[in-house]
Amino acid sequence: MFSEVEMKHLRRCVELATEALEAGDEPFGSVLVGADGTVLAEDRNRVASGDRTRHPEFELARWAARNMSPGERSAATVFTSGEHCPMCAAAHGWVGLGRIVYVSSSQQLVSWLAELGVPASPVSPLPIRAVVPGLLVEGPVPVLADQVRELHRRFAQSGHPRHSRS
Ligand SMILES: Nc1nc2[nH]cnc2c(=O)[nH]1
Repeated sequence: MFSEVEMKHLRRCVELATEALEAGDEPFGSVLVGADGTVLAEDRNRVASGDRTRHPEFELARWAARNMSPGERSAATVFTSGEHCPMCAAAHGWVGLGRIVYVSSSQQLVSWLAELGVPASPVSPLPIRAVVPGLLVEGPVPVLADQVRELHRRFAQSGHPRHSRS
């Protein structure tokens, strides 16, 4: 279903999510790829800074707004380890970015975190297309989803706070 190059971008997202986990941040990572296949930007979650909006998908949307024309944005793809949350889906939609490919869905995350006894997020886990109708969205990617699940298990057991409202 996905080409080897696309799988490479998705594996990079999992690598970035692993880096985030190892730095005490939530395990999420994302890559922005231009229409010609060039990797333009990448980031990982940085919420341990105390700013819980520091999701990689939000950072990439703002990078795209600063650095890409509207045409370049709509032809670009964002690969990501976890489906965008509603905040990041809205940012993606507002700046007019194109296709999204995610490894694991928000629904999967909700059920994994429930199994791990993690309190529910303060933000509703709406699917991307409930926020940005008509966007081309693909996922989950089952061959990588178990790795992402394992990162969330490790984060839950690391004792780092998640979903804190403070
Ligand atoms: N996709 C995604 N969902 C999140 N939920 C909490 N943090 C994040 C994040 O950085 N990315």
